[in-house]
Amino acid sequence: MLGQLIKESASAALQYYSHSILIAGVLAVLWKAFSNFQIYHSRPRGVRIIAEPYSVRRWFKDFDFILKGSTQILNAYGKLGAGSTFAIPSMAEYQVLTSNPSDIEALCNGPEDQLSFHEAMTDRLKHYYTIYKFQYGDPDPNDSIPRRVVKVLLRMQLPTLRPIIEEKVKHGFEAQLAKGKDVGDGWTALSTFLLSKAVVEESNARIILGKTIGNQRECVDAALRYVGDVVVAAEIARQFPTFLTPIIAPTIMRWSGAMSKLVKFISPVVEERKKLQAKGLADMSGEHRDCIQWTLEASKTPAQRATPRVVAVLIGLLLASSHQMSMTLTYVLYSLCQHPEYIPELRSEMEASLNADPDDPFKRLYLLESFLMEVARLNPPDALVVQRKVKKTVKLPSGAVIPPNNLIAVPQQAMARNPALFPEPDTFDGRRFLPENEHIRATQAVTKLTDVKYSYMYWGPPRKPCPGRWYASYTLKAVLVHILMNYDFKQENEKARKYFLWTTAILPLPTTRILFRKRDASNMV
Ligand code: HEM
Repeated sequence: MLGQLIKESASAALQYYSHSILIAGVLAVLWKAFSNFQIYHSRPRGVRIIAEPYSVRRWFKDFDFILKGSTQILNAYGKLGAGSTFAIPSMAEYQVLTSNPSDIEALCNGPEDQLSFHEAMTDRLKHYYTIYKFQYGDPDPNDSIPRRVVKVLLRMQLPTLRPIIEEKVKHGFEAQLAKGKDVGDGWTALSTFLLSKAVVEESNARIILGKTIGNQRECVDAALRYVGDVVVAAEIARQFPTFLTPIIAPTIMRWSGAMSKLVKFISPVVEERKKLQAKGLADMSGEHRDCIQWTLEASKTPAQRATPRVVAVLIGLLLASSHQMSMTLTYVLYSLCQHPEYIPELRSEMEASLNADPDDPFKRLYLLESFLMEVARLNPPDALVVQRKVKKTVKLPSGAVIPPNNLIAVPQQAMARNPALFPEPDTFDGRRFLPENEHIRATQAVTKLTDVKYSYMYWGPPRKPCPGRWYASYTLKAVLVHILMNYDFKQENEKARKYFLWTTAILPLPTTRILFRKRDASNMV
């Protein structure tokens, strides 16, 4: 009876909507044909093209790029070799990928009006809809405000903020552990990625939003949910024609309402701080050591200080900090599980560093620094870095001519497999970046996770790299010191898949779990 009713309703709906479905199908085919023509018309010249985008068969192969983009890039790089520049058709443009040193330098140092970081990010993040109407350009054309807040003001305060970061990390970790599944013999199972996200957000929300709201459970949960919403909204919107973005992205963002909640939490605090500043209490950094305060201090013009703009900058910082940090932490935890032989030495190093300088306990963590760099080398959050949208035709030193609307980037995941840069590149070597002798470590600048160079582009272009790398490195160390000194851990299932591919992103699977067990009390800090 019920089955019959469902069948009849379905067939009635199909009849009723058949015209609309037909029209939508025809429009989709026309749009695809038009966009393929555009891609073909703007194809790069003087560069090896890996596959043509305009055959009908290729239309379906677009799904290959969505599901295996980074594998396609690794294969092409493997075939053409290090130092090559090649193009690969993606959904809406050619991606020109270069490991040629001169091309990389030209890409990293190209002007914004020719090789646009802003446009590439707009395509990727749809941030007008996902970061509370944030727009690049006016009133802060060079992104000086977030850069100053994170690179100068936050970095300067890191030693003072350390007790807060450590407290937040500890609290975040213990709260997650309490929610984990008891699997017997003292072990608790937790999703590695969800744990990493929660612990990182606990610290980020407090440091960015301050103690009034950054300590409120509802606000931290909204920040956590918001970051996930952006990833989903932007990735789904990217698969459709751009004219549908204003419908798709806001609909997904409204689903959980996390962004609106954040706006409601942050706006009154920004207003309040502005009032205090207007009363002449200019330097409140002692009382309000957080990114809300520093964003107001770095914002000078009325347009920069407008509350919605300040809120958008802060929400953007929550996004920029949380997504990549939690991915990195996940991959570090997996690497420790796969290479437990490093753990005893890492623990001894942590104890020694803590005892040698309790005020700067992360200073002498040389092995950890090298271990983190090796994890980052082999596990970048995206196959590509320094993604730039071409605005005016560009001729690269290798001779490649790239017309507007294409994307140029560095295939960092593939380049990390270059044996000339990294001997035995496929082998995990936690000591790869470790300076050999104690004297060199004590007297000379050592290789650090936060260093930037053309051969190691985890943080982006050397001239304008990620400004948050000191905070990211500091907080990751705080998390790892807490976990390593207080817990034993191992993967629940060593064969479980750890990540999945989505276009060029390499995303941890939230279903893969780690087991934790408290260490012997005499070994804990
Ligand atoms: C492991 C964690 C992180 C990774 C791997 C990472 C990576 C990057 C990369 C590659 C870029 C440069 C993009 C380009 O020029 O193509 C970038 C930019 C940026 N990052 Fe990070 N980041 C991380 C953490 C953070 C944190 C914690 C913050 C803030 C506290 C932050 C704030 C920013 C900002 C504001 C920019 C844009 C800079 C500009 O406009 O020039 N990042 N990040």
